[in-house]
Amino acid sequence: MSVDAQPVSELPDPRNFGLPVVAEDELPEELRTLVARVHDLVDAVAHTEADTSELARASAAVHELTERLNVKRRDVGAMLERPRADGGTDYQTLTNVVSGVSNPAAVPLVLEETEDGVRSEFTLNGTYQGPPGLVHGGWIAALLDQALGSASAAAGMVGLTANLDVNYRNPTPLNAPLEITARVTGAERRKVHVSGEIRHNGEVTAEGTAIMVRLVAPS
Ligand SMILES: CCCCCCCCCC(=O)SCCNC(=O)CCNC(=O)[C@H](O)C(C)(C)COP(=O)(O)OP(=O)(O)OC[C@H]1O[C@@H](n2cnc3c(N)ncnc32)[C@H](O)[C@@H]1OP(=O)(O)O
Repeated sequence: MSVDAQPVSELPDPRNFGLPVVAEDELPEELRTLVARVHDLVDAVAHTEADTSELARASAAVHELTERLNVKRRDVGAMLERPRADGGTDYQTLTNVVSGVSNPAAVPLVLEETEDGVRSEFTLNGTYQGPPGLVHGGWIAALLDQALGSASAAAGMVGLTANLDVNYRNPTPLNAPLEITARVTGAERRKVHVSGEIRHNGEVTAEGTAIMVRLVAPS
């Protein structure tokens, strides 16, 4: 197995791909608070049994808020730029549906680098339901995809998923602590092989492998 990786500190700059970049310290705390509150709002809407007049009032208030917020919108594809502990720079898609800090639909999955890859602990509320009381299989695949892609990026190889293979070993519960781990297992030319798992109480509920194909910045 050969590994042909870029040093993490030399990850491709999104500006070279024509993407807008937002520095982490430019992201207002008020936006983070709004995102967290709307995340809870989605769960509340999904499960509310409030009476019809309450529903009508809430609907009007949300409609008004949506119009106010839409007055000024960010471009699609905006990337969040944050400094890394090793002196390099990390980039994340701001509105990534799994981990984006400005996306109320995101878990959000906050992955930390480990000795051999990435890891996160998280809990999914009822918004992510598939079968009763369980996490939707598509979201399980999305979580693994994100962790596998991040493991590749953390190893200095930012890429797109070319192939993702998921095995659902046990039901993944909602509203319960979960752990996700992922790592690079090999690399050749632009292909990066990655594997990862989701666990509940130490038991694997789902595992995935993927081939990421490294991005090459336009010259
Ligand atoms: C900011 C950092 C954060 C990172 C986290 C991100 C996590 C989220 C990850 C995603 O959700 S990515 C979104 C879902 N994926 C896509 O939308 C990708 C769509 N597919 C493509 O854009 C292209 O097919 C792709 C870039 C993957 C490959 O096209 P290329 O033209 O650049 O590559 P090429 O066809 O030259 O193949 C390069 C190598 O990859 C191999 N390859 C390509 N597609 C493959 C495939 N499907 N399965 C296996 N191998 C594949 C191909 O055989 C070859 O291997 P060799 O070097 O051994 O010859």
